[in-house]
Amino acid sequence: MANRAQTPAIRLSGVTKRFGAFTANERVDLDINRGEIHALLGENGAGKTTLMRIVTGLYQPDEGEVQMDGETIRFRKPEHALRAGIGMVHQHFTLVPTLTELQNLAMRPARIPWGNATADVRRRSEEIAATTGLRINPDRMVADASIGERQRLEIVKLLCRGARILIFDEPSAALSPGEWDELAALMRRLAAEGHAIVLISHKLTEVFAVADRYTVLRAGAVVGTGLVTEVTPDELVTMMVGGPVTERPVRAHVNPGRPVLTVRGLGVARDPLDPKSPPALSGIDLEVRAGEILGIAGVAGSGQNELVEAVMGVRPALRGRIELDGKPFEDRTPRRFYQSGGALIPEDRHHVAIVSGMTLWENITMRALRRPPLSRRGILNPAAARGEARRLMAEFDIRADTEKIPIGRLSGGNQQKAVLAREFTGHPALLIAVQPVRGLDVRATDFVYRQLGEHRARGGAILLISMDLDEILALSDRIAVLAHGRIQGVVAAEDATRTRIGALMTSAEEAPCS
Ligand SMILES: Nc1ncnc2c1ncn2[C@@H]1O[C@H](COP(=O)(O)OP(=O)(O)OP(=O)(O)O)[C@@H](O)[C@H]1O
Repeated sequence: MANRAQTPAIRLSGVTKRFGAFTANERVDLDINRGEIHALLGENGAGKTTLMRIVTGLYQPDEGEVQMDGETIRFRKPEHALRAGIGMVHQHFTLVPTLTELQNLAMRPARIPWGNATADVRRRSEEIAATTGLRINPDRMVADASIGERQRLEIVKLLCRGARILIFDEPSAALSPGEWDELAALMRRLAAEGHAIVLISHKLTEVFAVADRYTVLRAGAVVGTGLVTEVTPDELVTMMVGGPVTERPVRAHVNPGRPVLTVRGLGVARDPLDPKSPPALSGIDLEVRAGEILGIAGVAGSGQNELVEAVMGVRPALRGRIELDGKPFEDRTPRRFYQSGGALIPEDRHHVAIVSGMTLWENITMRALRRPPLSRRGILNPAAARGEARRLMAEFDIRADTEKIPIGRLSGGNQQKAVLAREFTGHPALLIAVQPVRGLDVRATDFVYRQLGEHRARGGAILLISMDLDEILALSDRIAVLAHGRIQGVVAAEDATRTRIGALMTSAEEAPCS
């Protein structure tokens, strides 16, 4: 814990930030001390990211000031903040997938005082591995790393550049329980070494597991701050949403119907362009029936992405058979997948699910745009599409002043709700949901879980892929455990426990896909 008498690493005083008529942060006072993990909490759109973007120089405050070690600072660019030792681990990463991990580390913004020889970076990353246990895989292409592995690389990148104040924006979103434990231990070690850590998270269990202090934002303003040991989860939720949140509904019993997705003997190469590369998936057999949620449990990088890509036709299969709704699904393409009644809530929202420069209404109605009633004889009726978007905004509680806003300007949680609104439209026969509540606050998480439950009750088949074992256990009717590219076992919900699933996740042999 920090020495309270010391000057805070970061002090925000009366910080206000407006976007046009909208106030995203209102007179925020906040101290972040060296040696502490400070949880920044609030609903989707409460202003957490905006506030941290001010600290990291991405935005300028309209009023108020930011101090670092007692000195007023005004960073005009993120590089300035990084040079001063402030780094942010973003929800979406800033890595270049076509370069190796080491090459990514060696890339640097101008004027960071840090030797640019690759050998220096390699040595520095080895030092970081020795002190923090954070190991990278220097010669691997980032494109081949899982989201969890990319996150580790982001952290190493910031540490390589001398960051002393680290802001983690929902760091656990893609991590398995084991990886989260490692990250939590890392955060503690970094805090113990004198780093100041900000943790933006919607998961209160994590906050209680690692944080020393909390600050809650609601509608841009601070509504509570204090020691984590002096508050309860219910009190935090009440501060965040302004009232209690309803309990998640208990799983209703549904009798599964016809098989909607059948996968038999699926084998996929790691490198889609090289069939001789080691297998990413081997001998996969799966069945998802109407009215059932099949959960795929596994640590990040076990073959989840390859499975989704093979089913959707983004990645060729070396062998095996896939059927959709009882019919062979050959010559697979994403378009055919959608036309055959498939839908996808992808893990990587920024690269796959949304088109940032397009408006909210265009993003929400994208799947329905070419069909009546939004289009007639191929001609789009924009008024009808905007009306439909407004209806979905209300139904999915997407908070934006207007449907005409570019979707990239919405908070992460509101973007995710827009993706869900689009993908649930038209009641797809098969919904593939990958980490569907990533970045969502408690209330929105509740909403999505209910939507998934209702979709199942209406006879929809859901393939749920998540690194969050609690989520898999809470929602799935059956759980298939994926490790090293193979299904290690399928367990019915009533027989599934954390220990049993965890054992299947880790008991697998490394070969052949690691
Ligand atoms: N560049 C921008 N232009 C207009 N409005 C913006 C911009 N950036 C953020 N906002 C708005 O400011 C509000 C706060 O967004 P912010 O991303 O800070 O929320 P958050 O608390 O981080 O939410 P989440 O948990 O969903 O990530 C949102 O309503 C968002 O739409």
